Amino acid sequence: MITANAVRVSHPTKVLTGHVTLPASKSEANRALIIRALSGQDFPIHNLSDANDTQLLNQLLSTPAGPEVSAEDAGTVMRFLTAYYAITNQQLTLTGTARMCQRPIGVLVDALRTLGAKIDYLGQEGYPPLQLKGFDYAGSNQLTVRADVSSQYISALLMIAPLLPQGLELTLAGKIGSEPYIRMTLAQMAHFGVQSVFEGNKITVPALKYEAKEYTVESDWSGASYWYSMVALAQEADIFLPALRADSLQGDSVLPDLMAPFGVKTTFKDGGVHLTKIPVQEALDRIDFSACPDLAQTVAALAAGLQVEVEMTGLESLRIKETDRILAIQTELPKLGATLQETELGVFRVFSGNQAKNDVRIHTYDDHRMAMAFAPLALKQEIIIEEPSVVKKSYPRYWETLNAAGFQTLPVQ
Ligand SMILES: O=C(O)C1=C[C@@H](OP(=O)(O)O)[C@@H](O)[C@H](O)C1
Ligand SMILES: C=C(OP(=O)(O)O)C(=O)O
Repeated sequence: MITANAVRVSHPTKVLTGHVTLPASKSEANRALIIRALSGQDFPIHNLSDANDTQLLNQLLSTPAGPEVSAEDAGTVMRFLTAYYAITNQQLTLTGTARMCQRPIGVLVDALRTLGAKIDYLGQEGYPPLQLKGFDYAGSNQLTVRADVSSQYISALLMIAPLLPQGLELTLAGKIGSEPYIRMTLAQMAHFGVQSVFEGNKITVPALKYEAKEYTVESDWSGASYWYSMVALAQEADIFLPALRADSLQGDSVLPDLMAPFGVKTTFKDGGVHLTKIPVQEALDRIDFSACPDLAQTVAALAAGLQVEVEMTGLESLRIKETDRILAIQTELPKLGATLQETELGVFRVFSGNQAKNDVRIHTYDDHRMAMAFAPLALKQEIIIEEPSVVKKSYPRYWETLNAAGFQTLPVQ
């Protein structure tokens, strides 16, 4: 783990080969952990992620809670625990980092209150910290929630739904964002014996007990995106990423299709993916990130590195993540001679300059994905990444794996 203020990243040969071990998916791991806790039984979860978001949730669920619990900067931990502590009738304060207290949670709190949870806001209405004061079932099994803010509210509600006396009929209102994450939740619930029906905008979850069953977490496709970017930017590349499946539960497994126009060929073989280089397509299609928001920074930085233009939509949820990611990209891309501009409402375009700038120093805004998305540009030019330890949220061994692939990472002030 690099603890320096900043790291100077370069790659002397620009040739990438070898096997790369990815972290396990924190999304899958955190669902398995919540479901195990709700099942009241013990069963092994294999390949549990070493990501801080997962280690934190595991630790919080394996010790008695309270009186104050911090979800730190982990969105899933904050949202899943709000529902978990509510349904298990625990009385405590749930908080997080300063940024977490700016990330909205009102949609989830309103829904839980309708079901019977007693929750107060300790700061600003609609935001953490929360005071959880117990649960008194209100008797209704029908609920409508907005689906266009964060899918994590919906996943949180779905996972507790089988414990409600009559299950839950959840109607999703508005445009459904991050839908693959909702489907991942339902698929994992089904693995543990709770089969739901998702038709149109309505999800019906039966009242049932979760079954104890082993679970193996797949490697993290979001983490794989940085290797796709590196392959696209390298002069030569042949990289193997083990333990990734074509039939993944993760929405970010769209990468093989999404990255082909950027010059990366994916071959599923040997239980993982082999990445090799193909020509970059001249005209790139508009990309909609509403189902895969965590890939947006990777693609924006990559387009700047390849000096291609790309149109990006479905970025709405980026404003309420670890940082305002649209603003962060807009602030950092000009350091590379590129810009991200909103050309019409909700449509963003990366305009790429053709001149490499010297002394590029990327600020990372307490956001792991800013560090991981911009570091691959070291294959084009030396680049300084600030606060490199932010990667611990989802990919603690990121820098180690870069070093193993021939990158040099020198601590700097
Ligand atoms: O449910 C999950 O595991 C996640 C859902 C997504 O968030 P939103 O639903 O807020 O877009 C994603 O960005 C996040 O990294 C993980
Ligand atoms: C948005 C993310 O995480 P979360 O919302 O769970 O904090 C992420 O990992 O990119």
